[in-house]
Amino acid sequence: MTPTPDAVRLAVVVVAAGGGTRLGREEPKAFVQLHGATILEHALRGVFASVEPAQVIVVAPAALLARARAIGEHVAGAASEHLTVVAGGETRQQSVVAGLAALAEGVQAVLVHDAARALAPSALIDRVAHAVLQGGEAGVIPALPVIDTVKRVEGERVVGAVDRSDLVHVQTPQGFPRAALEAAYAAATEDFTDDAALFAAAGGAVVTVPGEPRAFKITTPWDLNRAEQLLDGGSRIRTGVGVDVHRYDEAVPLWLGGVYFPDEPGLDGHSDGDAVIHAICDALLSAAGLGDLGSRFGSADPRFADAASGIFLRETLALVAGAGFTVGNVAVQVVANRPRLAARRMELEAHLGELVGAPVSVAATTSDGLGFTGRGEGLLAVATALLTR
Ligand SMILES: Nc1ccn([C@@H]2O[C@H](COP(=O)(O)OP(=O)(O)OP(=O)(O)O)[C@@H](O)[C@H]2O)c(=O)n1
Ligand SMILES: C[C@](O)(CO)[C@H](O)COP(=O)(O)O
Repeated sequence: MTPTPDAVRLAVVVVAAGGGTRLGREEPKAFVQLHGATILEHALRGVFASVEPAQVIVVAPAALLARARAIGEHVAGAASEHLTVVAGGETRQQSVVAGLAALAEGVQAVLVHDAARALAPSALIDRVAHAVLQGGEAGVIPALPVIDTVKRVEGERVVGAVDRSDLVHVQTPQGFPRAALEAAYAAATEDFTDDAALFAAAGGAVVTVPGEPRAFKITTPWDLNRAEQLLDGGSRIRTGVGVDVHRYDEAVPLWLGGVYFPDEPGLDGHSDGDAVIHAICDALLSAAGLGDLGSRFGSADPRFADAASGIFLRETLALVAGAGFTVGNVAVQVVANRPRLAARRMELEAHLGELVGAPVSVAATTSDGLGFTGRGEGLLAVATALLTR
C-alpha cells in the first residue's frame, strides 16, 4: 500500500497491552475472541480500511508480541510493511509512551486508538484523521452527547446534580500533531485516563468531532456480548451490483477472472483489463456502500498500470471486512463472443472462490449478434455480491 500524501504524515498507535481485568477473561482483552476473530483483529480491520497511515504501531503485552504481529500482518496483507509492534507498559499511558517511541521519521500526526474499541467504524478513524491532517495545532477527539442524567455521589448518597448539557462521552481514536503530543508526554507528571487530558494539561487545545456509537469500548462481559450481537444478531444482508466493459486488444494477453486464456484477444485497459474481477470488486464495494473501483483505486493511478487485477480484489475484500461485512456469495455473468467459458467455468469458479473466500458462480452468454459484444468489439461482465454483517 503506497502511502498517499496524507498518509505519509499519519501514524496510528493501537494500544492493546491491557490485561482486561474488568472483562474477567484469562487472556489479555485484545486477544479475546469476538465473532471468530480477536478483538485486536477487529480493531485493526477498521484501521487498515480507513485512511492509508504511513505507520500502524500495535502496542501489545510483552509476552504476545509475536501473536500481535501475526494478527497485524493477517489484517495488513500487502500493507504489512507499515506495521510496527512494540511492548506496552503497566498503564495505558505507559503503553502510549512505548508506541510514541516507535514513531517513524516523517510522521507528523498521530492517532492513538484503543484496541478495545474494536467496532469503531473506519469512517470515524477517517473523520479524526482528516481533522488532524488539516494542520491545526489542536488535538481532535470523537465525542457523543451524554444522554443520561448525571449525579455526584458520596458512596450511595446523592450529593448533587451535574449539568449534562456541556458533558460528552469521549472515544478514540484521538488525534494530535506529533511534536506537540510528544512534548506533552515528555512533560507529563501524572497519569491521565486519555491522551486528550494529558495534552490539555500541557496547554494543548482539544476539539471534538462527532463520535460513533459502534466505537464503544469493550470493557465488561456485557460489552463483549453487545459486540457479539452487533456482529451476529444484528446481521444485515446487503446486495450489490457491478458492471465492467473492455474492448478487445489483440496485442495483450487475455486474463479473465484471474485466469489466463491463451490464443484469445486480450482486453484493453489501464490494468490487465480483467473485466470479471473489476465487476466483482464493484459489486462488493456497492454492497458495502464503499463506492466503486474508480473512486477507490483511480482509473489512471500509475501504481496500477498493467497491474494484475487480483490486487484490486484483495484491497476490496480488506475494505469490505474493515467495514464489518462477510462475503456471502458472488455471481458473475459474462456477455461476449469470446472466449468460450463453458470448458473452464469450474476452474474459474474455483479460482475466484479461493480469491474471494466465498462461493463464486460464473455464467456466460452471447448477445445474439446485437451491440458491441455481438459485433465482437468487446466484453461485458456483470456481477452481484451478497454481504452479511
Ligand atoms: N497497560 C495498558 C492498559 C490498557 N491498554 C489499552 O488501553 C485501551 C483502553 O484500556 P482499558 O479498556 O481499560 O483496557 P484494560 O486496561 O485492559 O482493561 P481493565 O482496566 O479492565 O484491566 C485498551 O485497548 C487496552 O488494551 C494498554 O495498551 N496498556
Ligand atoms: C481512552 C479512553 O478510551 C477514552 O474514553 C478511556 O479513557 C480509557 O479508559 P480506561 O479506563 O483505560 O478503559
